[in-house]
Amino acid sequence: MTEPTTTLDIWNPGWPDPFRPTVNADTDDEYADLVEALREVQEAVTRSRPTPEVAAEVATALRTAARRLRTFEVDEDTQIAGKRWEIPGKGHALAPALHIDTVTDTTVTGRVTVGRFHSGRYAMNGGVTPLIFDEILARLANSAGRPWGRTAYLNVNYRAPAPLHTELTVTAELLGQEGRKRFLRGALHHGDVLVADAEGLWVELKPEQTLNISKDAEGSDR
Ligand SMILES: CCCCC/C=C\C/C=C\C/C=C\C/C=C\CCCC(=O)SCCNC(=O)CCNC(=O)[C@H](O)C(C)(C)COP(=O)(O)OP(=O)(O)OC[C@H]1O[C@@H](n2cnc3c(N)ncnc32)[C@H](O)[C@@H]1OP(=O)(O)O
Repeated sequence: MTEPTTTLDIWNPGWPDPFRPTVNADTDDEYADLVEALREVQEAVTRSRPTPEVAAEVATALRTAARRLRTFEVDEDTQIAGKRWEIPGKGHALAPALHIDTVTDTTVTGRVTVGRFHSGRYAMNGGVTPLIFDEILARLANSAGRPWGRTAYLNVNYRAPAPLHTELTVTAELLGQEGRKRFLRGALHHGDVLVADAEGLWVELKPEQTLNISKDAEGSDR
């Protein structure tokens, strides 16, 4: 097996601030472009109804790409996907590309636009809304020097269908802290229309939980 040509020290046990760049963009811009291409494939596959011949041809091409990438496989602490905090979607093709606009110690605002890949039929799929809230609320919960915490609950209310191909605004607020508990609220708007809101609890990890954070699910990606 070919070793990866680049080793990225982006998994910091002290936890980086999730609104600050953690990776040298010089070495990783091509990876960001790869993920962007994967998003284009996801959208194109979703939107298409190819002939059997074309479906088979594209499946072969995609499997060839997967085989090529597998020769560069690294462990989860070393992977780039999901850790490119500074780029929308964090370098992870499933997550909707969230653009962060403003950040304070207790608030965040951002924008997100989803396409048909994330559609539940002419509107955003109900499973995607929590992905968006989890991303923005978790990042806020774990920023501004706060020790790392995990989501204990995330309650989402769906107030109106969220349109596709339309910019939505996302806001997040840290409501307060009680000991290890951090209470947060999020809202998703289309213009003046409240599309969804959420309340979540993040619980600060105990030292032994922090030590095991990247290892306690060992083997779960297999
Ligand atoms: C699909 C797209 C993905 C895109 C992104 C992809 C990749 C990202 C990749 C990399 C990201 C990079 C870095 C991120 C790294 C790590 C972040 C990981 C964070 C997560 O990915 S997170 C995932 C979902 N999350 C969990 O996997 C949590 C499972 N769970 C637990 O780990 C425990 O459950 C825990 C720790 C939450 C609490 O456990 P514990 O033992 O420490 O807490 P304890 O019992 O002491 O409770 C203390 C006080 O919290 C209250 N409390 C607790 N739970 C409550 C509840 N549910 N409701 C109401 N109150 C609750 C108690 O009542 C008590 O309150 P009081 O003190 O007042 O009595």
